[in-house]
Amino acid sequence: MAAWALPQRHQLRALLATSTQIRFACGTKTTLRSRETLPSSAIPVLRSVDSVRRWRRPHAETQRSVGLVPTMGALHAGHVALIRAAARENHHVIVSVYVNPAQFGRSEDLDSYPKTWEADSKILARLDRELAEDGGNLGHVSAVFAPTTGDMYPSGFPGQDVDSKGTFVTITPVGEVLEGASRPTFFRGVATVCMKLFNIVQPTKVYFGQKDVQQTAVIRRMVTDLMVPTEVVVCPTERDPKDGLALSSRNVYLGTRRREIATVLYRSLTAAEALYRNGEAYDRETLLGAARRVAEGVRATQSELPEEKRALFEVDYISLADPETMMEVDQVDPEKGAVLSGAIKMLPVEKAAEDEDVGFGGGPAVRLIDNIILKPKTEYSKE
Ligand SMILES: Nc1ncnc2c1ncn2[C@@H]1O[C@H](COP(=O)(O)OP(=O)(O)OP(=O)(O)O)[C@@H](O)[C@H]1O
Ligand SMILES: CC(C)(CO)[C@@H](O)C(=O)[O-]
Ligand code: BAL
Repeated sequence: MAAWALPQRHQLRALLATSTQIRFACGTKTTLRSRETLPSSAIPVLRSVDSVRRWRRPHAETQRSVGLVPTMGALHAGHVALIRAAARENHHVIVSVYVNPAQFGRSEDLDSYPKTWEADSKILARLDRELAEDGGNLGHVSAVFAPTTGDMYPSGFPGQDVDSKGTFVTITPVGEVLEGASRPTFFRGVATVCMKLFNIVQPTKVYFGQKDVQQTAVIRRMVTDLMVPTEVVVCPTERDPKDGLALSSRNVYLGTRRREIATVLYRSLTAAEALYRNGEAYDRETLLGAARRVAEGVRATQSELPEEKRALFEVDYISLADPETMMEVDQVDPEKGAVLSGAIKMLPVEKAAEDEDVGFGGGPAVRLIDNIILKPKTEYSKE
């Protein structure tokens, strides 16, 4: 910034942040504590439930809207799209970054889950500057909430087992099928942590990605049934423009060879979607048959390749379900639509070529999910 130039809004905020210390009155003692901010920005990093409540209070008093974007970090363009949507519609956006152990099964990837705090901080700070400069937004990134498990589970972490005792939110049957069948504690963990986040932040609106479509159905049901005063907003799945792979933090585990084949799920779902869109089929057998044929074709081709070339995978499920309940349907009601979804497990590379990138963490088995919404038929004619 030239000495004579007036500072931009974000520069002013950053200057203030680096020089600001906040006084907290604790009884008769006053402590002086530096406010933690994201590097090169004024965005406060809130580490405790109390600090979020303190941050939230003035926005409630001034009736400013707050949008919450819950994440597990390892941010990518899918998360950024949620934050952009939240900034368009709210005076303040708070992003939570917390890898919630309660939603991981014991044999899942909690320990290796990518943690990229520094890169995430840069993404958020850069995005905030961009949002602040773009006149089309109501808000920008006003705070990041990055708690510890001690903060989120004040009575002690209850454990990851199906029979763990503790305070949980369980949403059934929507949380028992599909992802819930493969990951029996997953939606209990998600619903519980989201309920905690909603109670801490008291957001006007919460933002979730369609990529985790069953998660959105679980959250919507929770908000309805437990009368949570927030609006659930679901944003479209962000995909790699090159081949349509749904962006996901876990894609880093794939490495080069498996990354190429990982699009098989999307291609399978797209084959079924095409039949529905063209009015050729509405029944389960035909739609899922088309999807399974694509997956089986790719699997067969791969299995014929030598070990140092192939990428093997298993199909966990391919489903045609009701968008609200996630219960399987035999026929798509063209006035209502349905959800085509699936999960595959990319198996580890059997024999790596020299210098081959096998993926983050040595390329473990990776479970990928994806879905396509079959919209009510009248909505396609508007496109
Ligand atoms: N490609 C995407 N497009 C839109 N939203 C997404 C996308 N990927 C994730 N999200 C959303 O971002 C939010 C936070 O998700 P999360 O931090 O678990 O990232 P993720 O990429 O889904 O990670 P994982 O690989 O563990 O599933 C969720 O609401 C999720 O649906
Ligand atoms: C919603 C969420 C942040 C809860 O931990 C997680 O399930 C996710 O990232 O989708
Ligand atoms: N986005 C879903 C988080 C999980 O798989 O744990």
